[in-house]
Amino acid sequence: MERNENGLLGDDSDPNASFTDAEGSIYSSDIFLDYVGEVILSHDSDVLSWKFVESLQNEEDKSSCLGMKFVSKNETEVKFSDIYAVDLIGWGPVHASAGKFLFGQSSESEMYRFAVHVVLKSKNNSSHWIPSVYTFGHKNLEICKTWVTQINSYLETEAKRPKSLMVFVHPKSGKGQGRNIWEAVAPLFSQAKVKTKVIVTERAGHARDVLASITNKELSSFDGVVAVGGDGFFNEILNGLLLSRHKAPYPPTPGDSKHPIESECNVSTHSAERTVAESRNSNEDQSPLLLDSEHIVPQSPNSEQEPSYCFPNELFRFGIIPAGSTDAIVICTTGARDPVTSALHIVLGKKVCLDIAQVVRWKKTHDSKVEPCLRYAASFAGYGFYGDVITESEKYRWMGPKRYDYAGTKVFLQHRSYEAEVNYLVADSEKESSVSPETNAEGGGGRKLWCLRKKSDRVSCRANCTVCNDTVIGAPNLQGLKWLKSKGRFLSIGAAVISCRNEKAPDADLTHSISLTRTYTFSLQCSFRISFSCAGTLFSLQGAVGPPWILILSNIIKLEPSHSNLWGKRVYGMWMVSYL
Ligand SMILES: Nc1ncnc2c1ncn2[C@@H]1O[C@H](COP(=O)(O)OP(=O)(O)OP(=O)(O)O)[C@@H](O)[C@H]1O
Repeated sequence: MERNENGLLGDDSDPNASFTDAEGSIYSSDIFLDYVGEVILSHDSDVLSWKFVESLQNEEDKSSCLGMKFVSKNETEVKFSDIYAVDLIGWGPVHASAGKFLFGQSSESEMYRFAVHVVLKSKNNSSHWIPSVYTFGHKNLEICKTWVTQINSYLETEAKRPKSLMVFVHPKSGKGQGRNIWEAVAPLFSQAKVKTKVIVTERAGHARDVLASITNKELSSFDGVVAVGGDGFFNEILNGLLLSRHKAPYPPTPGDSKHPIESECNVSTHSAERTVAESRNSNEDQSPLLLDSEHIVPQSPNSEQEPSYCFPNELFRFGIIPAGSTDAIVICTTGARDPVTSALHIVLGKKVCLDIAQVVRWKKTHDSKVEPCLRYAASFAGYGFYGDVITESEKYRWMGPKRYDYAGTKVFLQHRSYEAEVNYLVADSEKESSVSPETNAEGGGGRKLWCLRKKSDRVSCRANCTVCNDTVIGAPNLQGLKWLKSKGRFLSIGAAVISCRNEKAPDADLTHSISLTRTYTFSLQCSFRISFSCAGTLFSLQGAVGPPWILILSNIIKLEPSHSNLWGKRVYGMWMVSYL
């Protein structure tokens, strides 16, 4: 079969024909697209495209020859990277577009069909993804099968897509919809032929315990772990995986901060395994979410039972499907608080680099044999007001997400403050505009929130922003940076690794920032907005009562100072000693 220059197909063509061009691309005539009409379907290595064919018998246009099929100038295509599944769906009706006929006589006709499942971006909000399906039909089953095989072979070359995932579902997350949310998105995974091992959690710490005890061999059979829940649940999963596997240098001890930053590079790496910490009896960790949990503390490399395991490996992914109360991590990474959007991101193998904060509660004294207690946080770590809000809000979990409003107001009215010393490294780009907190807070504008930047100077961090998309991996050059210090009484101290944007704080922009709210800095609005946005992520910090503890932002995948922020400074690292 041949086409002429205008793309016209001869009427004498074999109605069931398909042919291959010089590049191996298939073209099929007499393929029908449901609710559209006849199309010519073709593909190259990136896209599946079709052109509409309209029978001139039904057209007013007399300029073409009778019996010839006109190829419209409208062309539609879908990228293979946006196709998440293709299925043969057997014999059934295919419909003409409104007011048109198939084969010149009927508004629908029966034929074999195959469905191409694609992701479309919402017209109103491009972050919002919608699953959509194009149903194609042909009288010849073999042609349908050939197309399914051809499209599937392209999808298989998308190597970054997961094939097998471990899914943890928190049934009581947020408004208690965790299980329903998973059931709503699970068909997307089965359509995309992604195998899932689903575990519905029965208690706090369940997911963490499973991940801490699973062998590395078993873990390697999965391409990733998905949390169906809120930010706190995601952090629990992150900790379950990383605490026993991630080999990261310790942050500097409090004493090290007096020295130049080079000392940070000399710290030795460690490995870790799960043990009951010596400190358990001393009641150090009073995390309300993990009351019965065991501490997980670093151990010497020799204590590892299994061979050294490099984690995370290149392809392993953490996924999150929002079901929680705030879902700041999802909003920051996909731009939408939508379980379907998240599920589609996961099945298509989309990725975004995420920095992780390493939170270390240091040993009590330099001579102590007790190793530091580690936690990891993906979005925010807070102390003072934030910790109090999360502790208080746990008593009112039955209220659902509203508990944060109630607990936040209650804690705010208590107006507690904490004496602390915060040491931090200021990112290069901040140096020129940085003002010492000591100078600014205690000087002329005592009521001013220090570090507040002009709106015009701020670069917003939103989903797919250029800084987050930058895939440069590696630690920044910290040579020559000096620790700065701020000491005094604080209402709250927070450190953010992502912007923590959420529905209550849609303009929050806290990436790599610290925020110190002084007792005499009356910043009601800021305190509230920050704390509510990130409250679910603070479980690892509830034990900040007692011994000194240290918090450092450390890179697992990428550490990049980025984005201006409203409330604080951008920092490479920080540690804090509390005096309680
Ligand atoms: N089956 C369960 N029952 C009770 N608690 C659970 C269960 N499964 C997990 N958890 C704990 O609940 C905590 C909070 O979960 P999650 O973050 O999903 O909910 P949320 O607090 O409503 O949401 P957000 O964190 O977005 O505010 C987790 O840290 C986890 O330890």
